Amino acid sequence: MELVNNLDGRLLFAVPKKGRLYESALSLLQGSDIQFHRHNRLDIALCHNLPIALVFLGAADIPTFVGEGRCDLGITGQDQVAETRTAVEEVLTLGFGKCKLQVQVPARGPMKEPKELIGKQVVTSFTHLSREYFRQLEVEAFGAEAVEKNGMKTIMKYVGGSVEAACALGVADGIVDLVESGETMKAAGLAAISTVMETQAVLIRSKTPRNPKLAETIISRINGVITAKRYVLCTYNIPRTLLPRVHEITPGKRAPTITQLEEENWVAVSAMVERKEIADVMDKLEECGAQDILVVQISNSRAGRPITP
Ligand SMILES: Nc1ncnc2c1ncn2[C@@H]1O[C@H](COP(=O)(O)OP(=O)(O)OP(=O)(O)O)[C@@H](O)[C@H]1O
Ligand SMILES: O=P(O)(O)OC[C@H]1O[C@H](OP(=O)(O)OP(=O)(O)O)[C@H](O)[C@@H]1O
Ligand SMILES: [Mg+2]
Repeated sequence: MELVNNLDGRLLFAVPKKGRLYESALSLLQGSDIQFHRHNRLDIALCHNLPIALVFLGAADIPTFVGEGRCDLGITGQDQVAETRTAVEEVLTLGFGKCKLQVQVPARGPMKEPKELIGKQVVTSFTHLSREYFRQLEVEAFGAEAVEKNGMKTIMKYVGGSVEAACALGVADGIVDLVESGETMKAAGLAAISTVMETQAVLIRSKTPRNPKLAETIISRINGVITAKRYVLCTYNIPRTLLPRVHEITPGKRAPTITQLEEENWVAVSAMVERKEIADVMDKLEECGAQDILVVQISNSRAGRPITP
């Protein structure tokens, strides 16, 4: 009760309370210096150093809370935003929680294409997205008019979790569920036959945030943290004459920084490079004649405000 009275004027930030997005979401908050203490079992935590309250909710409920303006910012999956069909702004993709929403059928069964599930029973936690997907298949098979007139033939059934068990239990002919490594699908004897959508975690904002300036600051901080995770700083020395060749290898985010060395005709280059490409970039730089190639971790970053002419 006391906590709820303390929410006045605070920016409300919805964060997954458990599950696949929880750890990475907390690490983003930590990187953004959003300090809080979550009391045992309480789903609201006040920040010590900012006028923010964190609201811990199920990932599936976060788009609704933000869409209705009850929370100002939220972290959830793009799949949940699409499923909820609520009006929120997806302000930043966060680079974690990457997976695919896929149509799956028994691996040993005869079905090879999703249209073979038309008229059958499909179990999913994503009934809206699945219905839209199968409606499209039915329109392709029977024409829009027939689907409009007779209604859909494919039956969607909602379950909240452990969707993969549905086929084995005889509740479903096929399912629509998330796949990352494919381990769960394989263990359940299922195979994917098509992809409904690809998804990752996103930062969402209400269309009417209580404190737009603070919301903007938090978005900028989170953007800085994810950019720092995504990039490393690569520095090396190279004869000035070779600059045009290496420019293509390390164009940087905006442009590389070139510094004249004390040694004549030599320059030092530093440029941001996507972490996942760095080994390949170093090979290419070495081949071109770059020397003393160093890779430096970026612990935080800020892109800066757009320059208005
Ligand atoms: N295996 C996965 N790999 C990557 N991201 C995933 C995976 N499963 C789910 N996600 C992402 O995380 C979001 C929340 O799913 P999650 O399973 O964590 O929620 P939950 O079902 O409410 O929690 P729990 O599974 O603990 O009951 C999904 O909407 C999706 O965006
Ligand atoms: O391809 P994989 O790497 O195996 O991941 C996919 C599984 O992860 C999620 O389930 P979760 O573990 O959250 O359990 P749940 O079904 O109870 O939500 C999802 O619903 C799949 O079942
Ligand atoms: Mg889950």
